[in-house]
This record gives sequence, structure tokens and C-alpha cells, in this order.
Amino acid sequence: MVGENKTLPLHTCQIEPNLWLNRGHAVLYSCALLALFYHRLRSLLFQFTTFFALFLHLSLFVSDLVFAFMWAVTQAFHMRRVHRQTFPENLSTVLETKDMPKIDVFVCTADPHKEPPMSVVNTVLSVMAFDYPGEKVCVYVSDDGGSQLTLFAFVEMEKFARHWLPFCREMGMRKRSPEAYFASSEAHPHSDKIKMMYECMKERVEHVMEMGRVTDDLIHDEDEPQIFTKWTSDFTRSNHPTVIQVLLNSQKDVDVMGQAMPSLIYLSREKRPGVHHHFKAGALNTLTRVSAAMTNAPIILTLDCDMNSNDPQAPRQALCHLSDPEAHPNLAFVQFPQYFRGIDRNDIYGCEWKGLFQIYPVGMDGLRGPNHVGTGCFFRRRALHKEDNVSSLNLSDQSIRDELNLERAHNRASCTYENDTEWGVTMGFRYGSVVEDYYTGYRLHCEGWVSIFCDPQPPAFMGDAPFNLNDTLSQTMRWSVGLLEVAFSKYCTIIFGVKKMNLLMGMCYSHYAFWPIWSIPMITYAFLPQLALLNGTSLFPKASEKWMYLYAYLFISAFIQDLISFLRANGTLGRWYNNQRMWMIRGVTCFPFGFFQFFLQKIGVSSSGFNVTSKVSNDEQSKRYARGIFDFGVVSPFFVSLSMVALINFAAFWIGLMRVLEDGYLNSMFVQLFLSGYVMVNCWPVYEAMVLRNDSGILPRYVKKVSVILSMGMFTVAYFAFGMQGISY
Ligand SMILES: O=c1ccn([C@@H]2O[C@H](COP(=O)(O)OP(=O)(O)O[C@H]3O[C@H](CO)[C@@H](O)[C@H](O)[C@H]3O)[C@@H](O)[C@H]2O)c(=O)[nH]1
Ligand SMILES: [Mn+2]
Repeated sequence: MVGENKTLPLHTCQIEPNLWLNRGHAVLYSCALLALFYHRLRSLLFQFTTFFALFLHLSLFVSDLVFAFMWAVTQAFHMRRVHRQTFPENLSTVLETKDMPKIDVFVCTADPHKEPPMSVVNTVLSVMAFDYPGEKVCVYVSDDGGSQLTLFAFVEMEKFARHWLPFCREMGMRKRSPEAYFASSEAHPHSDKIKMMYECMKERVEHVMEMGRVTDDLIHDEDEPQIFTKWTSDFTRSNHPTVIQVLLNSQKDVDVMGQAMPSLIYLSREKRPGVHHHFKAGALNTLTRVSAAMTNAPIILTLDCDMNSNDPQAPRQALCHLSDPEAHPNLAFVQFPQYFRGIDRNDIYGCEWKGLFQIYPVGMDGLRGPNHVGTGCFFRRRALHKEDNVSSLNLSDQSIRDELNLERAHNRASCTYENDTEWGVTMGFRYGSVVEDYYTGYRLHCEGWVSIFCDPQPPAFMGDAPFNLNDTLSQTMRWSVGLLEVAFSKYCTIIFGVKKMNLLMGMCYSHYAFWPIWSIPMITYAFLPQLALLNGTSLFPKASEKWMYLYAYLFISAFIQDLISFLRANGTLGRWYNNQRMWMIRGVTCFPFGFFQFFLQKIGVSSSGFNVTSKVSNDEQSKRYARGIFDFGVVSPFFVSLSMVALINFAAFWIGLMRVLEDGYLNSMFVQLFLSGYVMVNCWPVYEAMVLRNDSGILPRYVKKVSVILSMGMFTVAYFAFGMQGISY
């Protein structure tokens, strides 16, 4: 066991027993796959009567190859799973409180309308209230929206925080974001006074949000007017100077009980039209440089604005690894998983991402460590600066109000600072992919850094998940584009990755990089067998043939393996069912559209973008979500392709069933009929939204019309293609 003091361990690490079961299954399944390809190749050669037949069988062949590739790379996650535990109560054996390292916390926000300032305020309050010496914490809020509304919220919050932090210490509660605390059963009956203060602050912030700007009558403090003077008439979110505002300084600010407050710094980096700002990666690099000039803590915690601390012990848990004298010298980061609040019982949109955030990191942790997921991650500053830069940035004892430091910080937040530097190339968060988290972690692992997965219960952090279908699909589409940017770059995971790390790590990273290629088999299997069924053409072995067992084994055992690992990670059957349904939906919507977008970028027609996920939902939407009802509601190309799948499969199943019963073809059409039925059952929410429901979340008429027309067009083309070729088995 690693990091174990003779008596009191800081952490333990256990390899999962029974791994041979996974390995045995992998061998068996591989053999089955080989048999499948033998069978597929044979059909390809023997049934090559016409080009159309070749096209049909080639499509299925390629689809199965993709399935097999995805299955194979996923096995790397099951080869060496490890489970860690931390013991923060033992930290004192290696570290006295006065020696605890300083921590800089980066909280990113980008748009006050999609990310309400009050929610960012809650996040910041929850981390300021960490169970950690106040003078050792500095929270930086990066506002890429350059919004005076967000700054106003923090000016207000700073006063409330002086009451909130002592309150948290006194109550010793776990949830330290006011919103989460007041809504929880933890809330103390005598918390009325502090709740009132909170409500007052919230009211003022929301009032300013409604007004859209900060008016003079809202400014009380004599210091405050000058804070907002940078917002002149030509200040826009994409064209403005740097704003750095020190709101709290731990060297002089104390709470109402006289204890040092953590520092709090608002930063909105300079933006100019025509100068690429590299989205969140750019924001994080600016924060890294600015914080180096002001507090220069050796440990950095990155958080998205919706990621509240859910346990004030989180920094101590991370320190169990980071401060362990026996820690790996190249330990770059300790990653906590993303958990989400407010997910409905059955997680209809599969937003929990159990595989991505809970199951697969355990597998990577047994290799070189989990991938970085953008939030809830404690970095060693060393991993983000180049070695030689760390010493030159060693300014840790300087005051954050120091004029020289402030000037340095301003300079480092300028939009041209990075020109001709290594920032984003070999230093800091890497540019070139909109999934900067995945890409940065990947590059660090390739450079020989390692990471650790820390998944304590209760979860250390909790974030928001998208609450409607279009938002979650847009988010996955952005991820898809970002992942393809990595897959098709010179840092391709299967070539560069395998070479620089090892085969298994390369496979894990490839699983993500090639996510969007799921769309190839998904689209093929969603349309081709169904169109063939409608035209009386059989594409699979007969139900009575022995090859059928092979198909059944491959299909069923893949599902069972997935189900078992889902249930073992505290999943429920309902959530698993919805999760597999969302895979199908993503496979025919955001993955192919992501592919298309990536292609447009490659040929220079479109440029990459970071469409921030909205963290607000209206009342009606929330009600529907709570009842597990799908929200369509907007005209979106995703819904057109999804509706087409629903329509074609519906027609294929019922017409196919009628024909089969009439003509007795069930034996040869069984697989296709089963497939249409399976897709149809998965598409149930789409039928509901098409014809059965009557609320504002139904499929818009326009989407229905377009998808009916396109489906008919597709059917007609297939009718002639199958008819003219005259294939029928
Ligand atoms: O130009 C930008 C765009 C975004 N953000 C911030 O980035 C964070 C993540 O954005 P969000 O819209 O919530 O994206 P998600 O897809 O929900 O986030 C996941 O995926 C991102 C990569 O696509 C990662 O950065 C995140 O950490 C990860 O949680 C938010 O705090 C934003 O404020 C910026 O600071 N600047
Ligand atoms: Mn998010």
C-alpha cells in the first residue's frame, strides 16, 4: 500500500479482486468477434452479386469493425481497477497546520445569463468555507463574460461572507453553499438571521440582474464607485481591458469573529476583437499567471462556476495524496469526480455520465491515473508552469495589494501576453481542442506526469447538469468536436498516445477521442436493416442458423457487462436503461453532427466555438424534468434526425411484422424485426412528443414536418435501390 505511515496511513490503494473475470471475458469476447468477422467477410465475398449488395454488406462490416474497436479500447478500463481511500484525520502526522500549503482556487464563469451570478456566488462561498486556514486560501473568479453584474454580485457577497464563514464553522455543516444548506435537512432551526441576510443579498443581486446594469443608487461603499469605472460605454464582453479587483485580502480582512478571511480576487482578462482567447483554457492560463504574481500557491484547485463544494474536507483529502512524502514525484493532479445535484430519479438524459466520471477513472487510476475532467481538480502548480518558470515566479511572500504585483498581474492578463510564448503549447492548459480538460490531462500524461483519482463519499463536489434534451445534446456535440480535434491531430491517441504512455493508457484515451465514431454503426443500424426489412431483404443469419448464437452472445454479453459495471457503481436499473437509450440518441444526433461540424472546421467553413451550457431552466421545464418527461420544445436539427429514426423504425416494425406474419418470413427477418422493435421501444419519448402530448415541450410542428418529408424521401430512395437491384433472400 502506498503512502502508508507505519501506523497511520494517509491513503490506501487496493487493486480490485476478481480482475481475471474481466480478463477472461475479454478473451472469450475477442474470439467471438473474430468469428463474427469471418462470417461477415464470407457474406461480403459470396454475396457480392451487385454493387448495392456490396454496399450493404460493407456498411455492416465497417459498423461492426467500429463496434469491435470501441469494445476493445474500453477493455483497458477493466484491466487494473484500483480503489483508494484517504484519511485526512491523519494529515497532522506529516503536516502541521502552519505548514499546510497555500491553495489558489480558480472559478471560471463566462456568461451572467447562462450562469447566474448568484449560483457563482454560492460556489465561491462554499469553497471559501473549506475547512482550511483562511489565510492560506485565495479564490480567483475569472469572468469571461466581463460583466459588471457578476462583479456586483461579488461585491455584495464579500460582506455576507464575513458572516457566513463563522456561521459555517460554528454549525460544522457539510454543505457550505447557502442555497444547498438552506434547502437541506441540515439547516439549523435558528438560522433565520443568516438566511435573511442571504436573501437580502440575493434580492439586490437579482434586482441588478433585472436592471441589466449597476446604477449609482445601488453603490454604498465609498470604495465601490471606482470599481465599476472600467465599464465605459465601449466596454463589451469581447472588447475590454483587464479588470482585476481585490475584494478580500487575507492579510488584512477578517470575518465578524476576527478570523482571517480567504482572499478573493475578481479577474476579467483583456479581450480584443481578432485576438483568439482560447475559451476556458485561455482563462485558466491567465489565472495561472495572474495568481503566480499575486499569491503563487503551490496547489491550484480548478472549478467550474456551478461546482459547489459538498464537503469542506476536500482540500485535506487532496493533501493526503499531494503532501504525502512518498508521493510520486511526477504527480500532477488529484482529480475528484463530477457528481450532479438535481438529477431526476431515473436520469432521463443520462447526465450523470456514470462511465465517464465514476467507472472509467477507476480503471485509469490503476494505470497512470484518471483523465482530467475540468473541474474538481487539485493541480500542482509545477505541472502547469515549466520548471524554469516556477522559480522566476516565486513571489509567494509578496502582498497581493502590492502595486508592483498588481501591475505584473495586469500585464499577464493582457490578450497579447501569450504571443511567442509556450503557453497553451507546452505549458499550462493546452490549446487546440474545446475539451481543454481532456486534452491537457492527456498531454500531461504523455509528458510523464501521473494523476490520482479521489472519490470519497459523500462526494466532495456537486455541479449542475443540463435540464433539457437540446442542451445536453449540444454539450455532447461540443465535446465530440473537441475530441475529434485530438483524435485527428499529430497527438492522435492511438499513435502518439500509445508511444508516449503505454498501450492501455493509449486505449483509454482512444475510447474518448474516438467517441463520435459511434455514430457510424449507430446510424447504420438505425436505418439500414429497417429499410431492408421494409423491402423484404434479409441481412442477417436466420433465427434457426447457428450463427445466430454468435450474434446473440455478442449483443447480450456486451449489455450485461455494461449493466453489471453500472450497477456496481451504485447505479439503478432505471438509470441504466435511460443511459443506454441516451447512447442511442447521441449516436444519431450529436455524434454525427459533431463529426460534420469538425469536418466544416477542417475545410475552413466554420470556426470552433465554446457554447456555454445554460445553468438555468424555466419552471415548466423543471416540472417536466422532475416527472421524467422529455423536453424537446425547440427547433433543432438533432430532433430531425432523431424523429427520422423513430419514424422509420416504427414503420419497419409494424409493416415488417405484418408481412412476416402473412408470408412466414420470421426466420430470416428475425434479427431485423428485433432491431426495429428495440429501437422503437427506445424511441417511445419521441412518439409521445410527436402525437400523444400537449405541452410546450413537444416536438415543434416544423421538426415533425421536415422529418416526415425526409423519412419519406429516404424510404423512396431505398425502395428504388432495393427494387432495382432485385435482391431478396
Ligand atoms: O470561453 C469560456 C467558455 C467557458 N468557460 C467556463 O468553462 C466552464 C465549463 O463550461 P460549461 O458550459 O459548463 O461546459 P460543460 O460542458 O458543462 O463542462 C465540461 O466540459 C468542459 C469542456 O468542454 C470542461 O471545461 C468542463 O470543466 C466540464 O465540466 C464554465 O465554468 C464556464 O464558465 C470559460 O471560462 N470561458
Ligand atoms: Mn458545466
